[in-house]
Amino acid sequence: KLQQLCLSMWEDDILIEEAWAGALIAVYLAKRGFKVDVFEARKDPRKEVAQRGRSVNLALSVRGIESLRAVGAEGLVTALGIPMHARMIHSHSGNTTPIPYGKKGQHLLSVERQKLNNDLLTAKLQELSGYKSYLYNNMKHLRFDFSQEYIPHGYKELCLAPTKNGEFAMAVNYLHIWPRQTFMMIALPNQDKSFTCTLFLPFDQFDKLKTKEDVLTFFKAEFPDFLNLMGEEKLLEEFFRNPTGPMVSIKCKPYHVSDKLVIIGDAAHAMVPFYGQGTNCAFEDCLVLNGILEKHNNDFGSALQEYSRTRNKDVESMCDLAMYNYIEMRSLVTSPVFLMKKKLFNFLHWLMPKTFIPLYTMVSFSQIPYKTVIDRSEWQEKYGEVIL
Ligand SMILES: Cc1cnn(-c2ccc(OCc3ccccc3)c(C(=O)O)c2)c1-c1ccc(Cl)c(F)c1
Repeated sequence: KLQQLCLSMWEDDILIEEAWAGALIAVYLAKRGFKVDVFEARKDPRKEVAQRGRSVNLALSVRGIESLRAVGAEGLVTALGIPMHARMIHSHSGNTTPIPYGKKGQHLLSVERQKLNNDLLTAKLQELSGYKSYLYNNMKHLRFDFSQEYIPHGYKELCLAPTKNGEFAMAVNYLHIWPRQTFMMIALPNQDKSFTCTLFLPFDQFDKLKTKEDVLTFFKAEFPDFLNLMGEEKLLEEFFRNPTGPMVSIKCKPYHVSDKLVIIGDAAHAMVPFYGQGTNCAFEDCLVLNGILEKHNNDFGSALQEYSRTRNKDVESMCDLAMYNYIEMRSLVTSPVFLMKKKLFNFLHWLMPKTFIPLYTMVSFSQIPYKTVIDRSEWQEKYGEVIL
């Protein structure tokens, strides 16, 4: 987990091994006047030809957007991102119900990872040297806590292509959700008018979908509207071509080694994707680290110590919340329950905007530290349960 991004202060140079947050922290540190070299183990992503149908996208929310805005990179996001003003809930029978995310301006942005990453890469990329050994050698001498948990669900991405006349196959400015209790599917729009759809299903159920017949029977029963949009042939092609990926939650601490090295973003944490906060949290790591460097006047020794201590509690809270949401979604969520809960919470927020803020709103449309969101939502959830 340490191979994705680490930042080390080497003499007066800053070396960054790239990942999503790596490109962003490079911009932050260059703006602080450091000479920054960005290293990447893989080939330069900007030279890779984007494979059609493999556009992995993410839902940027306020935390990610504000972290980009703070370095003046927010413009590229608004250029690249497609606003999602509401979730669109797809019921079993194929009825769709939009539920707004909140007031005007409170929307998510569907952004294609690779485009965002390429645009963020500002420093030169060099082949990775023996840098990782420095990392492993240092980390193992620390009292370094590490834990990981794989969940029984896997995920598979399916590309829903534009229609024959080149239009989006579904309503565009929505986060499409098909909640089906023990499994669910989502779809986010892309600039090329396709949707990247992600099916979340237990591995033991994926294992049963061996033949074309199995897959068609499953989608006819569970996602008939989606099957009609996708077409049987395209669905089968995508389903058997695209890999089924695992999902893991990873926590570790501390994030730093003296004033020499710190890990941020996906190198320091991984969370299950059931809140759409992984990249938002990684980008917010950059904003938080930059603020602490400012406070400590670039003294990396004291700054990294404070960063490890303060950021870890917020990151671990978000890891826990994402796992909680996975369990909650898996257990009780069908479209009627989802609709009722979301409409009720939107009403309570309208009625008491200062005292009742839905958990999802606090996570996605505020920069309240994640731990504070959890602490505050505990009493709310009880309150909400009382009403429910
Ligand atoms: C990629 C991304 C960005 N945000 N979200 C997200 C997460 C949770 C949400 O609510 C809690 C809830 C949703 C569904 C059922 C019960 C509770 C909402 C919402 O309120 O719209 C939106 C996702 C996402 C990621 C994976 C799945 Cl499976 C999913 F459904 C949505």
